[in-house]
Amino acid sequence: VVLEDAASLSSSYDFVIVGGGTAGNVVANRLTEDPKTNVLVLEAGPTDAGVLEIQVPFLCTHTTPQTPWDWNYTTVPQPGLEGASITYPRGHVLGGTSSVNCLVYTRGAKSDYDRYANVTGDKGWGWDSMFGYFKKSEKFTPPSDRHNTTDEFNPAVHGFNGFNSVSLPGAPTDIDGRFNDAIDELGGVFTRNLDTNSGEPLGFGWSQAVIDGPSGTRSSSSSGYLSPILRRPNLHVLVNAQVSRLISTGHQAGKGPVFTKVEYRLNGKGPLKTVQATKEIILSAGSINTPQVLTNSGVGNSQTLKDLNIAPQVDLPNVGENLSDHPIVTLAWLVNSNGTYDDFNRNATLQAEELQKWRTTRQGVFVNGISQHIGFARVPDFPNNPASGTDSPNYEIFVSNFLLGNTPPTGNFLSISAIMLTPGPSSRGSVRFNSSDPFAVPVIDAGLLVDAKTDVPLMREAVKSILHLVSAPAWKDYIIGPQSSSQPTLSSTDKEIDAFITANSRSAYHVVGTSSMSPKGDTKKGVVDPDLKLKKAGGIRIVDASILPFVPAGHTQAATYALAERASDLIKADHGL
Ligand SMILES: Cc1cc2nc3c(=O)[nH]c(=O)nc-3n(C[C@H](O)[C@H](O)[C@H](O)COP(=O)(O)OP(=O)(O)OC[C@H]3O[C@@H](n4cnc5c(N)ncnc54)[C@H](O)[C@@H]3O)c2cc1C
Repeated sequence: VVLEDAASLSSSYDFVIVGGGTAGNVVANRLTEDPKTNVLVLEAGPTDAGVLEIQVPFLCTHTTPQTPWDWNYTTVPQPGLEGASITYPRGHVLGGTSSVNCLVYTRGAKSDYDRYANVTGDKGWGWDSMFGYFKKSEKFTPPSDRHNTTDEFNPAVHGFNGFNSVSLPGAPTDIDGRFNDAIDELGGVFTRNLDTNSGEPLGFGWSQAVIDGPSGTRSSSSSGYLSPILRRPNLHVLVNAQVSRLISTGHQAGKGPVFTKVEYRLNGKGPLKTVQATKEIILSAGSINTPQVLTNSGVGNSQTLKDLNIAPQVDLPNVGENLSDHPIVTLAWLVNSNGTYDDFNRNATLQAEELQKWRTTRQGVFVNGISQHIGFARVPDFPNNPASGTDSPNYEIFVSNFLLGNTPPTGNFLSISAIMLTPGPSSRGSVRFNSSDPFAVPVIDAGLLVDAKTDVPLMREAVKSILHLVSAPAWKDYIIGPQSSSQPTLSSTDKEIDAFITANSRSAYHVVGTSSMSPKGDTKKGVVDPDLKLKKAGGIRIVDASILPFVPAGHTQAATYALAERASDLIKADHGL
């Protein structure tokens, strides 16, 4: 059940999961498959029940920033973005960031996962093993409009019996034909790929999104993994419960301190309460808050902890370091059509009508997410290419049938966004803390576009590809001209393109790396072992996107679902479940 107060909680559970987000709810589901195993999930945010902005795919851009479902973070000034401090949303609601993200479903490349296996020394993180977990987590569903999807995806690379629904676009758009024609007209990196989620993403095809086609709704870890199992008597989920720290209650020879208690507060006020985990604490608070809970618990750089007046328990200097993220930049054109989706973002009457259609038929514009077309490309012969392998792209391009960003009062738009997928080695940020208040706001450095030799040059190639894409004959008579006069054109110099990139790039919010895995026995680098157990301590396992040492070449939720599925198997095996 989902509880709003602590009256019916037990004083102890086998497992206490900190964070009912993307990964946390996967683990909650899998561990409670065994009726003898008791699990408590503590989620800082409110329930997602009945929130239309979360349920309706097209309204995904209305879930953040500055909403009750967002932690509403901001970064420190970003040197790579001309010193801008940028909003940095994270889900603060049941389902976590899977309840507020933009629904795009991408897995990345085989070599991204093989690199995880190589750097951790654990083959289980490689593609051959993770492919099974992608399929296990996934329930591929027919699109809302039930159109024939032959030639739009490859069923052989998908799962049909999992908990996280994935689908193809559920309503046609005016640009579908033009986009496909443009790919065929151009050639080069613009080749067709039947399914960019096969582990071989290079090429262009239909976008897949975490949408349950038949009901036309977002599939989050809450709607997918939790809702169907909320009647299990061995599962308690407490919302509005923010964990301050994990408490060690003993020492085990060769292991260091053993953490068995979780301290939290309800509804943003005291008093602090504690609950015990008899088997393990699973820390799934996400890439920003997992380092915060660790720091509050005395796990981190010992000197930094002392400076914050927190008693050091476990010296792990990499807690909160090595943050890796993807920059994104969007170009837009005014178009000669009134079939774009812009009016649904600016006209309240039209929006209400479309919402009513969604409610009654689960059809129409609102069953679609932000993009119906996606593609991935590599930059040939790029010196010291940071991609994980030759099958791995340097950038992604996705196409939106409306202006992605603030909608002006008039005009119809096509926007095309580029995500630079392979940040250079020095593009690493951090999450740090300047207060011993366990609920203080973290100091976040996203480290975007700071690797001079790599990041802007790769993003420049992505922008050139977008300009090339819109130069295809298929767009003739459709595109009127650039939305902004500062936007580069095919005749712009590299310097002009670079200036546009640094002035306009923002985060794609694919934050990983702040509690990275490293090989067993390596206590200098990394925070967890490949089995996701906290190094030099007992009782804590970390299961969320923060454990990935490199950002995959794709959006991060599919990887997070898959890693949480594997983590659940590792936990079960350890406890004989
Ligand atoms: C705006 C936005 C758009 C995105 N779009 C996409 C996309 O289109 N496709 C894609 O693949 N990825 C996307 N992502 C990224 C993706 O959603 C995340 O990488 C992924 O969901 C992270 O999962 P997680 O389990 O690590 O963390 P989360 O899902 O964030 O879960 C952490 C949970 O822990 C809770 N929590 C935190 N601190 C505490 C505490 N102290 N006590 C109790 N609970 C706590 C949080 O409230 C949250 O519910 C997007 C992200 C954002 C922000």
